[in-house]
Amino acid sequence: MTFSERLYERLQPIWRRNHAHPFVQGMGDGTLDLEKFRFYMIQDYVYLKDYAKLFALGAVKSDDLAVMGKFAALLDSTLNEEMSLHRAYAARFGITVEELEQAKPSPVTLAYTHYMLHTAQNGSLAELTAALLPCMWSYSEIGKELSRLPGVSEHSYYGDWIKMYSSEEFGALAQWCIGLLDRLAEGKPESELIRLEEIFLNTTRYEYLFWEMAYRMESWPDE
Ligand SMILES: Cc1ncc(C[n+]2csc(CCO)c2C)c(N)n1
Repeated sequence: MTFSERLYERLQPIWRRNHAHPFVQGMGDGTLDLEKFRFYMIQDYVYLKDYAKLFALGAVKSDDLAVMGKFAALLDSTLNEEMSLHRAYAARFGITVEELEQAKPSPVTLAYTHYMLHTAQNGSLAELTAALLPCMWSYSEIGKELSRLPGVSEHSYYGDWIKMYSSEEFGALAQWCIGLLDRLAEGKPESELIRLEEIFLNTTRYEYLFWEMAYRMESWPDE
């Protein structure tokens, strides 16, 4: 069994909870309140800015040219393609570029991104990869699952979001990251695998908390 298969199997109950979250299900059946999605889009923009830095750190932490090149390409596509798609998508919901640029992280966004950045800065390349994988893997799985619902991609608000994350391209990206983690985990002692599993578990939990934060539109107590 590969390390990613072990993670997938052990974390099934948490993955199921992520998929079953009312925010995710609401996108699938089109009933999600637009205000909640607006809140999500803004926080996700803040999240992506920090997430991109993980790719830069991935290139720094790697010695393998092919891996360095892939992280560099991901940094470029996140900053110069995905974030502009995000701005265009946000505009459909009446969110301006200024609103996106000036947004501050909510408590959960801050905790999630700082946990990943802390792990990436202080840990090994394997630890960095374990931290960033649930983001890619769970979105690709959720995208694929939602895209199987009848008529979902025609949904005027959430259809394109689902199409994007269920695309072959995102699936291939998740697969690349899974393969990288499996290669890095190979031959590692059980104590290190347990550490990687813990990091993977924590960012999987943060994915849940991110849906929950968006669903409840949770901000700081004084806002
Ligand atoms: C909270 C949150 N988690 C995961 C993603 C998905 N995602 C973010 S970056 C990336 C890979 C390439 O840019 C993917 C799949 C998201 N948007 N927001």
